[in-house]
Formats: sequence, C-alpha cells, structure tokens
Amino acid sequence: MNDTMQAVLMSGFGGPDVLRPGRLPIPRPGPDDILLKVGACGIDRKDLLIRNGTIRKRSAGYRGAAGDARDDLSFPLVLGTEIAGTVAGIGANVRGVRLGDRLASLPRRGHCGLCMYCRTGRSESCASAYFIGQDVNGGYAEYVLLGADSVWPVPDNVEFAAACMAAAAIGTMVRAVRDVARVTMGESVLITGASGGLGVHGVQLARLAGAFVIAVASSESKAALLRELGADEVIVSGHGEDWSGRVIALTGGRGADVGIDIVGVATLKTVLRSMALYGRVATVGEVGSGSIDLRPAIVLLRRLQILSSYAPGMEHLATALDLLSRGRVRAVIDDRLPLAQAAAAHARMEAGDVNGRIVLEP
Ligand SMILES: NC(=O)c1ccc[n+]([C@@H]2O[C@H](COP(=O)([O-])OP(=O)(O)OC[C@H]3O[C@@H](n4cnc5c(N)ncnc54)[C@H](O)[C@@H]3O)[C@@H](O)[C@H]2O)c1
Ligand SMILES: [Zn+2]
Repeated sequence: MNDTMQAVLMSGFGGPDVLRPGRLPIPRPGPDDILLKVGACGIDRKDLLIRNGTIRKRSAGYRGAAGDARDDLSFPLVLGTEIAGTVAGIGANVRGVRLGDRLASLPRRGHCGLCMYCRTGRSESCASAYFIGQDVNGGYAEYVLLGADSVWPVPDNVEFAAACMAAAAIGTMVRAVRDVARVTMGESVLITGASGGLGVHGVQLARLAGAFVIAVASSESKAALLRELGADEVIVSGHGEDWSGRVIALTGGRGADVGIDIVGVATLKTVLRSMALYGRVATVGEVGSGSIDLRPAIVLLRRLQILSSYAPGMEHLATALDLLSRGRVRAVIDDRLPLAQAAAAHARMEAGDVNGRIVLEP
C-alpha cells in the first residue's frame, strides 16, 4: 500500500475555493479505530456550514471532558460525515469487524457506552461523542478512521453511493417521520426543503408510512421528481413566501396533521400556520443563529406540538440500510463526482441547484 492518499484539504473558512485536492499520509488505525477505504461520501449541508464558518468550533465531546473550553477547528481539515466503504485496517481493541467488510457510518463516534443516554438508546446525546469530518478528518479522502461504535454492515445489494446516505440523509428522516412525528396511515404530512438530501427521502418515508404527502419545493423541475418519489401534492414557491393557504386548501380546510420542517427560519412560521388542530411539527433543519417571531397563541389555540428531531441513531442507520436493501426507499443521487470536484459540488449546493445528494467517489 502506498503510504499517502488523495484528500480534499480545507485550508480555512471561506467559499468553495478553500477546498483543494491534495495528499495526506494514510491514517494509521489506533487501538479503537477502523481504517475504511472510502467507497462514497455524501455532501451534507453541514459540510457547507463548517466550510463557510457558521460552525467554527470543535464539538464539546471532542476531548470527552465536559466543561473544557471548545477549541477552534484546525486546518487543513478533511470534511465529510456521510461515509461508506470497505474495511482496510483494524485496531487491536476492535471486535466483530473483518478486513473487507462493507460498512456505513454515523456522523459521530466516541460514544462512551456508559452514560444515561448511551444506555437508553439515545447515544446521539452522549457528551463524549465527537464528529467525523469536523473534530477529526472525514470522508472527502481515499481513507478515513471510524469507530466500531459508529458503523453498521452494508447489505450486498446496496451500493456505497446509496449506503453513505443511510445515516444522515435517510436515517435522520426515519427518526423524524417514524419516531418523532409518529406519522400514521391516512394523515397529511407537510415537508419543507423537500428536494434536498433529507427531503427526497422524507417524502418517500412519509408515503411509506401511509400518509398524504404535501411537499414544498422551489421549482417545477424539482416538483416533477418529488411527484415521482410519492408526493401527492407539490407546492412550488419562492423562498420566504407564505404558502400556508395552499396547504389549508389542499387539506380540505383543516391544515396538515404533521409538519416536517427541514429548512428552519425561512419556513417554520409558515409551517405552524399550515397545521391542523393538534398538529405535530418536527424541526429537523437549521443550526444557524437566526430566529423567528412567534405568537404563543398560535401554538396554544391550535393545540400544536413542536418537536425536535436531532440526528440519526444506530437503529436509524440500520433501518435505512434495510429499507434500501428491500427497495422500499430509493437513494436519490443527484451526481457522482471525483474528490477533485468537491469545491464545484459545494458551489452547486449553495446555488440550490441539487435534487437529492451529491456523492463523492474517491
Ligand atoms: N436534525 C438532524 O439530525 C440533521 C441531520 C442532517 C442535516 N440536518 C439539517 O437539515 C437541513 C437540510 O439538510 P440537507 O442536507 O437536506 O440540505 P440540502 O441542501 O440538501 O437541502 C436543503 C433544501 O432546503 C431548501 N432551502 C434552503 N434554503 C431555503 C429557504 N430559505 N427557503 C426554502 N427552502 C430552502 C433547498 O432548496 C434544498 O431543497 C440542514 O439545515 C441540515 O443542517 C439536520
Ligand atoms: Zn455516552
């Protein structure tokens, strides 16, 4: 094995041009590491937020010590949290993984396994977990280090370009649709940001749950794809418009039973206005600092529940891979690009010109 690898190096915060192809030593697995040869790495919106400086700090879990001052990210950094590939090296403490195994990863690792959250199936809230492609180098590279606590086997009939999305783009929506909003047969479900990486899978999952699906998208070409994926109705709207009247009309004057808001500041208020009495709203998007003004009466008088759907867990990753394998959900791949095209892919996502996920294939 040659001892260097191709990687996309982020030289600092800025526009897409801070991402440049370069070379790094192939990382050596420590005792708790799995060395993965990357088959595919999806580009998550979070990668853009790290690159443009919206997210500037390491996560609190990085050193495992709660209360430590959080350090600034250091450069060069390799982005990439949505990873699938083949095991190429195994640390001495890792059990249950063999060379050549095909694996997909959660966006984080380092779960302690002992805290209240780890022991109750909520390890996404473990204080010692840290992020791949933020705190440590990620998947925009030929090789990446993962943890045994962050991986799940990929079924033989699922290609890496689909498997890499199983955690963030699909698993997050499994949690939002099934566990948080608890969508049931016959309900109406409104989904914003529907043509993005999370949304295209959320539409399919809500339909799979038996719902009547109303998707919001920004162009007619995106609407056509959403209909093909199972959306019953698509509202085509410019960013910032109030389309709640359309939702009310499409639901016979009642409003939607469930709202899955994948955008955030730009849409949450309109989602709340679109809800039926007793509506449940799951917020998925927006880690920026913007805010909305909210009249508490709208929540009270409509008897609304506003819920958070934070991050996929291992069970969501496993379920997503199973759904892909059984053909119940289709991974929507906008484009497959070599590592050298990472900056161009970021530019396209900034322009909003993407249906589903762009996937890098080293
Ligand atoms: N809750 C979680 O665990 C979790 C996990 C992954 C991603 N996310 C977040 O979910 C969001 C979506 O992620 P993604 O990877 O699908 O992103 P994406 O870029 O693939 O898709 C975002 C979609 O939102 C639309 N959009 C963007 N700005 C808009 C605006 N102002 N008004 C209306 N529509 C707008 C875009 O056109 C696009 O269709 C991001 O905020 C991301 O950080 C959350
Ligand atoms: Zn823990």
